Amino acid sequence: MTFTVGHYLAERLTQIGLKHHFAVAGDYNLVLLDQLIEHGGTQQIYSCNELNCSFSAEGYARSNGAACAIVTFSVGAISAMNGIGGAYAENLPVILVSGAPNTNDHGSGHVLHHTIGLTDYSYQREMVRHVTVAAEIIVSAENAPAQIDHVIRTALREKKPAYLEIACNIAGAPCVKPGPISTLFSSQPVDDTSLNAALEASLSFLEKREKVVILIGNKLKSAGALKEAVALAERLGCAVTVMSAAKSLFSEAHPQFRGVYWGEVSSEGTEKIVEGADGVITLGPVWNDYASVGWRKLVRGENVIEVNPESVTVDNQQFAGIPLKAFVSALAEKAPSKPASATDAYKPLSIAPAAPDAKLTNDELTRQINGLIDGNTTLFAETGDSWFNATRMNLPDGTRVESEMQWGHIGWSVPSVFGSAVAAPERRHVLMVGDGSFQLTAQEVAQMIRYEVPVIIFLINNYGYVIEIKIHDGPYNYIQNWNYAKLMEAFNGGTGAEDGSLRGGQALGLTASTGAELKAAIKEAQKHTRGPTLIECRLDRADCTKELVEWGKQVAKANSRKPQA
Ligand SMILES: C/C(NCc1cnc(C)nc1N)=C(/S)[C@H](O)COP(=O)(O)OP(=O)(O)O
Ligand SMILES: [Mg+2]
Repeated sequence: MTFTVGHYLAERLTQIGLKHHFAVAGDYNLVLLDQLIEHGGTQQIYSCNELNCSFSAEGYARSNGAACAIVTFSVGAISAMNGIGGAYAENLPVILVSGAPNTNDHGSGHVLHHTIGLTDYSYQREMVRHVTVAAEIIVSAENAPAQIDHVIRTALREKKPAYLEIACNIAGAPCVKPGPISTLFSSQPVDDTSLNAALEASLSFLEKREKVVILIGNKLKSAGALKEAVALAERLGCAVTVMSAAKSLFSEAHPQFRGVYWGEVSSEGTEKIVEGADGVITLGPVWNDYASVGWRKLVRGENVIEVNPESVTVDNQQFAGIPLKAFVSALAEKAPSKPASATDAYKPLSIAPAAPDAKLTNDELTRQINGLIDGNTTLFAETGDSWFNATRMNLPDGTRVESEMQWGHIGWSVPSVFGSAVAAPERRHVLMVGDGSFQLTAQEVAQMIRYEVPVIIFLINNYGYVIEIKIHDGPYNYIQNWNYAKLMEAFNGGTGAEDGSLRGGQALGLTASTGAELKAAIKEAQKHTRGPTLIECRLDRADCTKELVEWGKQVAKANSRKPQA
């Protein structure tokens, strides 16, 4: 077999630990797709469209560490850019690969199909540059290895997406084989002088503090420092809280865990713990308008040691060139060792079971899902009241929660949970998604059927965009209702095999309008393993968390700030 440019890419993807890649066929990428199939190192998984393809890759990266999506030029890649923007916002190394025009067309004055009708095809790379950390156009086999290595190396180092465009007549061109993978793993250098200065400043900060609290943000995960955060917490013996986007990054079974901090909509008691501390160490925080409840609840300033992916800020001084992981492990060694002194209590969620035949409520729904999840569950929470329901749950040790609180693209969760389940089939995947969000990417349930991925989908039907209704209501927040459970029959068409037989799994579609119906549906879902189960949970539109109502008010205020004079 001649080793080709496509084989080089396939070999590198396999070497960095991918077992799958996601793809949508198009005439600019068919030869490239053949090369990956021929190489065989990663299984080719197909998506219904390129938006879902990029989100499935994003979900794969959440569980596997990195991912790859392969699409066709322009009509495919521009759709995929939305999911790549999400991967950028959520710090996930996804490699977007686009098939591209034949090299003989460049500069030929040819107008090509799928393009915007101009003879300059470079617009795609210009667009994607804004949502990637590296972007290369491959038009020769000689340069391909260095370009592919540069794109993968940068994505892995920065934990951000990157882009490769491969001309359709180059994908199958003969190419050298890659060397050892070690050249692709370049870690961030540590500036020792800056690290020691930051440690000194932090130790003197801690000496002057009575009551220290740790607040964890979601960039702790992309910094790969979860264990180091536990070591620091146990050294300091202090209370540990998490931001909502970091839910599950610190075990809630740990004796020092003290809830989710989210301003007024924190876990009960947690707001007082964080705001009552005289010193807070924030690890990988993301302070956006939603996380700060409309720019009002930011934990920053003179009583804070803010530890970001490459810098530490303490006592009004910023120390650069320090990877978060290096700082946290060094501070865990040098900080004064105190026995666990976290006393203040926070009040974990407790919801009394509803009467079995009473109309299903959001509380009863949350209580039963909380009862379903265990240490082997990855729970996806879509943008919507699902954020608040997941945030208030009590997580068993080992449960993982995935949300997309920075990008917040509704519908992200359906393809993303599929991608995560492909990456980690040994974990139980559970999805909470609202009716509005589901309508954007519903067709990806068909891939869960095709690949027999047993996701349990709680389709929370509150008949509209309730988050938006709470922020600012209008006719635009009301949507056509679907018969969501019945929709599963439409997807159960079977996978046309070469011999004409219909293979693949089956989706189960169930509805629940009372607690008893929900309980029975969950039991059935747990037994159904040959594909997804969608349980349409019917709620009153007015039935949402009190946290959403409070938060929505504050976000609406922030959105309506008058222009500065
Ligand atoms: C329309 C929109 N956001 C605006 C929006 C619009 N388009 C995209 C791609 N992403 C977005 N976040 C949002 S959060 C809806 O309330 C979601 O509705 P649903 O899934 O039904 O959840 P809730 O009812 O719990 O709010
Ligand atoms: Mg809704």
